[in-house]
Amino acid sequence: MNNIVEKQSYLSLNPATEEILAEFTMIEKLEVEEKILAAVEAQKEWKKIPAPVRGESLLKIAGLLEMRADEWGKLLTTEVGKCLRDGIAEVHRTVSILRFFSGEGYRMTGETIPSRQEGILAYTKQQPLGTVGVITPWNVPLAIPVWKIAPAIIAGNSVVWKPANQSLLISQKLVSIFEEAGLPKNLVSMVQAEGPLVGDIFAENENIKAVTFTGSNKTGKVINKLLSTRGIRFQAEMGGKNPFIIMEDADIEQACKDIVTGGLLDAGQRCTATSRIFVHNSIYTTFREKMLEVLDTVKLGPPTEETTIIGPVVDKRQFENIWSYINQAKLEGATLIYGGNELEEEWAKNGYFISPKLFDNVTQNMTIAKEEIFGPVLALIQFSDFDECLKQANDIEYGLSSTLYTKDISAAMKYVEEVDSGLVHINLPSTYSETQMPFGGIKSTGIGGFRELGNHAIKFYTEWKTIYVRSM
Ligand SMILES: NC(=O)C1=CN([C@@H]2O[C@H](COP(=O)(O)OP(=O)(O)OC[C@H]3O[C@@H](n4cnc5c(N)ncnc54)[C@H](OP(=O)(O)O)[C@@H]3O)[C@@H](O)[C@H]2O)C=CC1
Ligand SMILES: O=C(O)CCC(=O)C(=O)O
Repeated sequence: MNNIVEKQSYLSLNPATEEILAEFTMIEKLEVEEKILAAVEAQKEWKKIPAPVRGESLLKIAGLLEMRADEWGKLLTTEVGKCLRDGIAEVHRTVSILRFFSGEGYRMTGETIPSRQEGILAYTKQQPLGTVGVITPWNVPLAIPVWKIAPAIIAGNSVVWKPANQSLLISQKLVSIFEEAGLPKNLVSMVQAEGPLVGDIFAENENIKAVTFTGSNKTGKVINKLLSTRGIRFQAEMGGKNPFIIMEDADIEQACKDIVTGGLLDAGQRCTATSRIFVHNSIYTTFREKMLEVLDTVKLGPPTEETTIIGPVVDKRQFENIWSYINQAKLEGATLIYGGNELEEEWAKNGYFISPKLFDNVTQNMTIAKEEIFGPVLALIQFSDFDECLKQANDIEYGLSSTLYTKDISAAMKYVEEVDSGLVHINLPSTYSETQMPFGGIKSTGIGGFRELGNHAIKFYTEWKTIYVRSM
């Protein structure tokens, strides 16, 4: 079923069953502008509250969310098809993000720098930007918005938030918990409106001082161009086509398990998902057999069942898009060695389920090796020379995450130096990330040069002031 029913209306469907969950009416330009004005007003008082005290509100939200992790996890399952276990894990991850950023209120430090003149105090301090536009995707619909909103508000900003249409239920719930925890009304103002409309408004409305975005490359580039006329700060976190390199001395069994974690959880709908698997030719056959064995243990099924590892993809458009990549891979000569065509089980009848696919004989020039698929599709590429492999791994427009499996420290150090990616993993899945560490990509994965998460995140949301004081 298509989600868009008429111009201003959006149907929320359970991707596992096509059951209608809600119908949303989209708001128009005037209402978006009113929400921006309300957020501007809310920020005027909020910025006066000392940052450590602002942090207490985040702690409160974290506590409320933690108590309701199971209920919220279920909603993630129903609305975007995340497996229950992964939905609950995302809620707990969000709690830890909130706790981390609540502490950042105590760490919004400046510097005191010695003056060359007697009697002059020279120091710096960070100040909020004002009102910030936040645009988020559906694939990590709780943690990503929170890792943008929490640093924005701890730094003293207000937020106008445009969530993806596919995750409006969870987004509404997030806004309601902000209010329940006592955040001032309109400090985080959600706009339930079409993406392109919001992009245009953020670009022209002078009250929006910066925009942060996670989503597709295509949309990120459009927004970047729109904002360039006002030249405001823009941070974009976009696609990945993440390489996973397996050296001849690698622990093959661990590598196979971590390919499942990095490439297939959330049905591969992660910008950090493993998608290109480079395997040394001396272990290729052994690896392939093990990988097929491991894939046999990966249960595709209703996301509500505890043993399910892969649930549905988010909607019909995503389903069709992934299938077009699978068909294109076959046409271009890749060999499908795992995953059939149709699912005949009763539970799969109305859902957007795609079984995991493993392609062999993939070459660098094939579409499947170049474009982000955002689905449970893995591509195998053989290599014999590590330098050549690194060259191929880097020969891509994206640069988000990468992984190397080896016990050889020299190979590992060379890879750390030479791989073109913002996140670098050795013997860990490509999706591995911790809240207190910076997150972000290079090349066309990222725009703006800012990092998210960790204490780096605050930098995007603040302006530096340099202050000279003479005592009289
Ligand atoms: N890097 C990542 O984390 C993600 C990557 N993707 C990639 O993108 C593909 C398509 O997914 P899709 O959901 O369309 O991704 P988009 O990038 O189009 O959507 C992400 C967010 O941007 C909004 N948006 C869309 N157009 C504009 C605009 N002109 N100005 C401002 N905001 C806008 C969307 O709103 P609305 O819901 O109204 O369209 C949504 O909130 C996926 O298959 C995947 O490859 C998708 C999601 C996340
Ligand atoms: O969840 C993460 O750690 C990364 C976010 C992600 O996968 C995405 O933006 O698609």
